[in-house]
Amino acid sequence: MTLEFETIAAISTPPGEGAIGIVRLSGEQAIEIADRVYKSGSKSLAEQKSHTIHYGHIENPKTNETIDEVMVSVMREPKTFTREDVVEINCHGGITSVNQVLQCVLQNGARLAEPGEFTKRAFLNGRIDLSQAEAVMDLIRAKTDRAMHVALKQLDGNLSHLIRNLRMDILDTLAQVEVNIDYPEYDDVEEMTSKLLIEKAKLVKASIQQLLATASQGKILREGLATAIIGRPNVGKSSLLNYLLDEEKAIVTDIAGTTRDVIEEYISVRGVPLKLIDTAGIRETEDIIERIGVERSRQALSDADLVLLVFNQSEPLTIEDKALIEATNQHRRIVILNKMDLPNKLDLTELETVVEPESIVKTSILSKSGIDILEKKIADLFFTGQTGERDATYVSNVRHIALLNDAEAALDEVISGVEAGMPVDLVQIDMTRCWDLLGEITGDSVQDELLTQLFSQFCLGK
Ligand SMILES: Nc1nc2c(c(=O)[nH]1)N(C=O)[C@@H](CNc1ccc(C(=O)N[C@@H](CCC(=O)O)C(=O)O)cc1)CN2
Ligand SMILES: Nc1nc2c(ncn2[C@@H]2O[C@H](COP(=O)(O)OP(=O)(O)OP(=O)(O)O)[C@@H](O)[C@H]2O)c(=O)[nH]1
Ligand SMILES: [K+]
Ligand SMILES: [Mg+2]
Repeated sequence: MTLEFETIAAISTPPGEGAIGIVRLSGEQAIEIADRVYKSGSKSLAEQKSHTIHYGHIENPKTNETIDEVMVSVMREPKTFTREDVVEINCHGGITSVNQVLQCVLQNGARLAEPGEFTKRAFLNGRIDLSQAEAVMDLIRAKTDRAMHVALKQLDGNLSHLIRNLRMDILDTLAQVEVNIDYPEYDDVEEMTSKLLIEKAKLVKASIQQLLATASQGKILREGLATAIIGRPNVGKSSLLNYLLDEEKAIVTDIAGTTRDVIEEYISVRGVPLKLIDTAGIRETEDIIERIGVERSRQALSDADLVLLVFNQSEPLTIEDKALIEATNQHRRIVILNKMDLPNKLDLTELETVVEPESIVKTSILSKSGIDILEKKIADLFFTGQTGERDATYVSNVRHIALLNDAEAALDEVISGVEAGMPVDLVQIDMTRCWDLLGEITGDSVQDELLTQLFSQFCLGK
């Protein structure tokens, strides 16, 4: 059984030139509305079987003008993306045809969908829960294979499943508490019940902590480890970016001050998603443009999760190099001694007194050496302290992380309440709050405003 909604329509493919563009309709009248504008030599869409696709034309019924030659899919509820009747009109790509077809269905009874409204219906009609709906958005925005994999797992429902189990556990306990209170069999029922609550609170807390421990990894999987390539001019920063990217993205010349602006690229290094940031060589300069570039480099440095600090080992360490060591002391960093193909002039022993010796990697981008060791160092940094299991459940969504933190705090209240000898019915309130907070992750307990806000972050047509 689906809820009653108006029929909505939107363009579900990205704007711009492409072979095909899709106008999607969903709702009770989707097929009827599509039939008003669809013309073919044979049957109407209403007469076609579900989950079939048909050739024909879209015509404006008022002017009888043909708008496009199309293929139209008919999918009847409930086995559809929204669990409502869905029609997809496959038009010629480009902006004009798709737009005109959309206008035509809007003039014939459909309403323009809001951003995320198709996915919202899938949620409201019970096909997916909230964390799965959020995964749909993550999937669209995923910038790396791993981020996509995490989103797909969440779409599969593995986070939902975990949260549901925790909620069921809590509910069981709450029910037992009720029974104990209503039908005390023993004299020490208050004590027993308190014990039950504190034990369950500790168990659930451990599970929540385990999930939260994946959060920083999850954020990185989602957004990429912000990795700034820092160094004074001409040490080979842009050469390194290009090499890792396997593309001549940044301009490389032997002129100091070549890179003026920050360049960001997403890459995967041994499965670790990086947002790699090439920056302008940092130095004092009179050139206005270069100075702005240097400012941006400093900003990129302060935002970085990881710094690749590059030196030219064919020159002695300069004052500027030392200043950069100082500036990156608080960062997670890898120190790269580049240009190993040239004679060594940099005093390694001196360097090792000011940076962690194990963070040093020797490379020559010119002769393509040492970069595998650099890649391994990056991967090791990321995977330390965790299994790196591809199928682990990660929490990466800030909303989920905040709710898990609140749920953990509620459990702490349960634990300290019991320990302080508070009456069971008061402790029970905190346990119930934890249950509610977890339910907000899956959308089992969630307010309308939040839904509107969440789904409005989606793209149009999704
Ligand atoms: N043409 C087209 N391609 C698309 C989508 C779409 O909406 N249209 N999708 C949009 O994101 C994605 C596919 N996601 C989908 C997810 C669920 C169902 C669906 O019909 N689910 C039903 C029935 C499943 C079944 O037949 O077993 C269900 O779960 O009940 C369809 C698409 C990507 N490709
Ligand atoms: N010999 C040698 N030259 C290199 C190596 N890596 C880069 N270079 C050269 O060093 C020069 C500067 O390289 P870039 O990549 O532009 O240096 P950068 O650090 O981005 O410089 P700015 O953008 O000006 O700050 C170029 O001529 C590169 O070809 C290397 O490993 N060995
Ligand atoms: K340069
Ligand atoms: Mg450069």
